[in-house]
Amino acid sequence: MGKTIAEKIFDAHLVDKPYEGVYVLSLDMVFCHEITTPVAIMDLVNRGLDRVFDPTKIKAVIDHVTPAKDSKTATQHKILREWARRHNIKDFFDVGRNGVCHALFPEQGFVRPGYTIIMGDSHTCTHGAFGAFAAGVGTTDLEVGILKGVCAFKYPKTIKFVLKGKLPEGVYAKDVILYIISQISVNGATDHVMEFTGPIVDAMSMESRMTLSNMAIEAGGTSGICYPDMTTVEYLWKFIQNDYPSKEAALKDFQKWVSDPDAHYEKVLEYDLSDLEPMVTYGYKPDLVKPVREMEGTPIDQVYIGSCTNGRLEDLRIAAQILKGKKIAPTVRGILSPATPEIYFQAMEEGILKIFYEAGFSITNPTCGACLGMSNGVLAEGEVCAATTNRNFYGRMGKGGTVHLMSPATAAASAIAGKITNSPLYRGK
Ligand SMILES: CC(C)[C@H](C(=O)O)[C@@H](O)C(=O)O
Ligand code: SF4
Repeated sequence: MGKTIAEKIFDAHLVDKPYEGVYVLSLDMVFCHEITTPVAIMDLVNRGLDRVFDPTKIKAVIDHVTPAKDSKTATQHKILREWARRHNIKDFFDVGRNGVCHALFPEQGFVRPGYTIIMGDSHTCTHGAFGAFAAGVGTTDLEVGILKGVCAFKYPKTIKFVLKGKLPEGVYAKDVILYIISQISVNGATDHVMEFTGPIVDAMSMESRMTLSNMAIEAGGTSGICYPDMTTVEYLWKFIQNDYPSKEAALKDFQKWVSDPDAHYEKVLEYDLSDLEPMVTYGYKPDLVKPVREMEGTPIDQVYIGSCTNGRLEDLRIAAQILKGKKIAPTVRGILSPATPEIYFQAMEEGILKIFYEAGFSITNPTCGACLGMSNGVLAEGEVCAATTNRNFYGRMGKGGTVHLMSPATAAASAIAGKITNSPLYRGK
């Protein structure tokens, strides 16, 4: 019988099978940020185990609250910074060079097809967009990963999502993943790998695939995996051009990491998305999703464009197309957090930041910030935010605040209208 991509990655990284169904895998990358890694570092230090398995396979960034907003966050930064220095972790992205981990690390070329990656962050599933097995882990697994470069996983069960048809204009990866989560629920993929395939995924950019994979965890998925193809090769080419004689050769190699046609799946779910509409969440769980059309007119106080879900250049370009020459409603605060410095500078070069600024947006440095209600745009009690992020839990962006998740196009259009509305780029059925 054939194998799924996740099974192939597991087989290729197997170090030990201590119990039935449990695989200890070697890790290609351990990613770190300043919220969860300092806890692991301090524990390792206290246990006399202050070592790292391989400093070239550890990448670290300060991204959640940056620059530090108080003594507590400054201390978290300090612990991570000093650890990176003492272990010679060269790829440490400090204040001024930092961006949101799940946007920054792929942009730096640290994610490759067939890789195993862990991080103490639930949206690590994002990196599956490259055909990698990437999973968020807790402190203990992170410590073992840092020390020994291995991690134990259950053998992966996979649900295959076949996305057929062609997305209508003005409908994006974010609408697709919100729709999928609404269909399968927040537990629909618990303990499963979500494999995204079909013509809709084939047609997506790497940025859109990252948006898709990013929200796998919101359906309980361990990882959200897309097959590597020429789009993956093109994205990575500047990092791999010395390793392969041609793009075709790279593609041939990457396609080791594609599922076999006769692989076993727990479930295969097919969706024809040719008529999909822009989607938005209501309530406080990411599976509570409706077409924007049914939520038109919902009042908002703030619009947030950013995060590891939708803070990439593609997202900023789409929003800028809608905001160009317009002003956001006077009752709304607009906040843009480009996800990385590279995105920030490219957006500046292209005149995108000027468009946002002239429309009335406040532009922050690259950071998670408002996404998890820690800085740079926290909501007040009772306020409502239209956001391109991935979580709409009650109080997520500030105590007593409500979040509606949507695409950057819907967020930009809603900023202008001062209430939830469909974007002019979507022309209906
Ligand atoms: C801070 C971190 C542990 C957390 C996560 O794991 O997801 C954060 O990134 C989030 O999105 O809430
Ligand atoms: S942008 Fe938001 S969801 Fe993504 S890692 Fe940061 S806090 Fe978590």
